[in-house]
Amino acid sequence: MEERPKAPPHVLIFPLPAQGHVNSMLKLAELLSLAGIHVTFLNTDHNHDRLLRYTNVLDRFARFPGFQFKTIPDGLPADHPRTGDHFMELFDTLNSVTIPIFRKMMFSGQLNSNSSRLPVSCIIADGIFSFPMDVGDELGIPVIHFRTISACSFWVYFRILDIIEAGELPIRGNEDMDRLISSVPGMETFLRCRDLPSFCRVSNLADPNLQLFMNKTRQSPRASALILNTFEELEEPVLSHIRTHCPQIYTIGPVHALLKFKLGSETTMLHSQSSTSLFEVDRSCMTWLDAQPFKSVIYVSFGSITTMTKDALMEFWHGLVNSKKRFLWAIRPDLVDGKGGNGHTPAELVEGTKERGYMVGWAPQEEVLAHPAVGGFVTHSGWNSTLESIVAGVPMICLPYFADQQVNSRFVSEVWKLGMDMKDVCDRVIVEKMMNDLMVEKEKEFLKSTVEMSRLARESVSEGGSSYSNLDRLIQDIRLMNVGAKC
Ligand SMILES: O=c1ccn([C@@H]2O[C@H](COP(=O)(O)OP(=O)(O)O[C@H]3O[C@H](CO)[C@@H](O)[C@H](O)[C@H]3O)[C@@H](O)[C@H]2O)c(=O)[nH]1
Ligand SMILES: C[C@H]1CC[C@@H]2C(C(=O)O)=CO[C@@H](O)[C@@H]21
Repeated sequence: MEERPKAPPHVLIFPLPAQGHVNSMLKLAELLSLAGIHVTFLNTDHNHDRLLRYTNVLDRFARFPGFQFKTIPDGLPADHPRTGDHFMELFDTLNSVTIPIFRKMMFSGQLNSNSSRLPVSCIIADGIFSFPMDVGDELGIPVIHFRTISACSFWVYFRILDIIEAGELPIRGNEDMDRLISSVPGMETFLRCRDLPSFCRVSNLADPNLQLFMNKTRQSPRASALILNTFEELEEPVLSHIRTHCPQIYTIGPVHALLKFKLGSETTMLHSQSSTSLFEVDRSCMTWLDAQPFKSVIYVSFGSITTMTKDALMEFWHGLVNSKKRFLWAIRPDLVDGKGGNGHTPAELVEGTKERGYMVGWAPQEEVLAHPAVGGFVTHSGWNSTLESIVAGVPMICLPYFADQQVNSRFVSEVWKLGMDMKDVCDRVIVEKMMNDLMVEKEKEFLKSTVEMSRLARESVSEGGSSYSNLDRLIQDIRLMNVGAKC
């Protein structure tokens, strides 16, 4: 009797509901779909509405009959800001609302609505989530962690307990910030207290956020494997330390570049626009960029979660304008957290911006960074932004806000030599000086390292490159997991 061809494996992908996480995990969903794997992408209702509103994502995935979106509540009220200090409130409602619904969803088999789709045979869950592993254990479904941050920040999080046990935390005030930390193997010579994740800046070691990051990261060895959006050539020394705890690692980054490479000539207008944006993209800045000289513009963006006081924003803006450099600033309408300042914008800022600047609420960032007019990037050091800058070969000025960003910015400046770190020193004089250093004084210094790292990044996602091959290995291993789970 002729054997019926077996249906492809079915992977459930569940990101933390934040732009920086949805980005890389949706790109992985597309890569797996291209390989013929069936994918269910679980979005929160809130983010799904925004994704549908601002992208062509449905058109883009329509060609994959095995792909489906499912949604789940995040438990927060619709008008909750989901930014700044408020972001961590999400973890309370994930616990009280989302997790019970997720369990029900998994145990009831609701995800298998289509008879041509096998039951979920593998869960790829955000690496900050541990509950999918509990569900996976109960249902006999392997869970792979996808941690969307850098390997270097993952390793620092992983070692927080060791840092505490060595008596290196808590930090003892401002004068203690430049003390070197010795309990993170591989980073003894450059990691200072100020470079630890922001959640370490507490006097009480029982602080819930510190505990959350520390404990969740320590759960990753429970997963069948760990996916990281990085590439071997960038983070090899750190990766070898992580492998002593999590031996099965797939480095498949930069994922945005890997997807672009895989799509190749298929990259039509359908794909050229960022398809993962939770904000309305204003493309008018591309026309403005077209009119600017080669490498003359500093692009400024602080990602999707950062907030700033009005005073901090004014200080930064003054420095930017005083530098006399051209700039494009993606300034989210909810960037300012409302405290401080008086509504008045000084005339010199209005004038300077009119003369040399352009502002949008949300830019097509990958395209902006690839534009020949862009010569520098002021970034909050979110990991996607850092990777996008590396691929584009654009040097960075880092102004980290929270979490992994403090670690990333130290690596950008001190280890990879791809830019400068402005953490904790952002006044108008420093801003002006750093803009000049980046674009003029140190331009040549950074050119060599940015060109070389960009080459390595592109090589890693090309045929035969490390990330390209690791994706193939991941796909093969997912196929081997296809053993009909109970869900
Ligand atoms: O105007 C803009 C601004 C940003 N982006 C895109 O938005 C993403 C932002 O991602 P990221 O740079 O990682 O920043 P966050 O949105 O802040 O990401 C969160 O998630 C990241 C991945 O876990 C973490 O590294 C960050 O610290 C965390 O804040 C990038 O792909 C950008 O290209 C745009 O398209 N247009
Ligand atoms: C606010 C943070 C919670 C976890 C996420 C994260 C991570 O370490 O995985 C980094 O920054 C933010 O995106 C998230």
